[in-house]
Amino acid sequence: MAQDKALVQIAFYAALIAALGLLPKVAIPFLGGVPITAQTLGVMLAGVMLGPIRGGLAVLLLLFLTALGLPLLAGGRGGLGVFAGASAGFLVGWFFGAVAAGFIMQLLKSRSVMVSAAIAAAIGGIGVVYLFGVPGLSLIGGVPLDKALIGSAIYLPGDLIKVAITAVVAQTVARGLPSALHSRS
Ligand SMILES: O=C(O)CCCC[C@@H]1SC[C@@H]2NC(=O)N[C@@H]21
Repeated sequence: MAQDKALVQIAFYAALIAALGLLPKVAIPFLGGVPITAQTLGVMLAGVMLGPIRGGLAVLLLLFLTALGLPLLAGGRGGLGVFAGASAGFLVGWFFGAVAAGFIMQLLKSRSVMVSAAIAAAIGGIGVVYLFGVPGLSLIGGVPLDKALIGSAIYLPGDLIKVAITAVVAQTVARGLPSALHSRS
């Protein structure tokens, strides 16, 4: 029964990340085309809501299905090729970012859900994701490291909005349906 719930949660957040890929993306040509995408909201929510293991598995499932060729990334992209492209580091960062966000939610159990979700989403969904993404952009995407580092600031306004949305959603779910906030159970 508990396993069934875990599988449903993992599948739900993988599907949510895929669904957010249906929203229009904004390709950034001077950063190897790596887009501004709503999908990172799903990555933040997966870690914050599900915790490190289930959140990480949700992202892993999304990446696995993408690698198999399903067009689950923004703009309908998929296949092994995306893992050899400019955004490959960010995709790896999505997994570690969700895991980190989940861990931080558990670490900050004594704080309010809103505050801990904001901290977890910011560190996991921005800090950790960029930690992998920016070097990947340089090593695989061929963008000089300084340009990749400074240029990635273009993603920050959108990602900070996603952090705020994640915090509000987590707080709302904690009040209305606490059992869905697995990171706190
Ligand atoms: O679709 C892909 O190939 C992956 C896109 C990675 C986008 C990165 S993740 C962090 C930053 N925030 C965004 O909105 N875009 C970049």
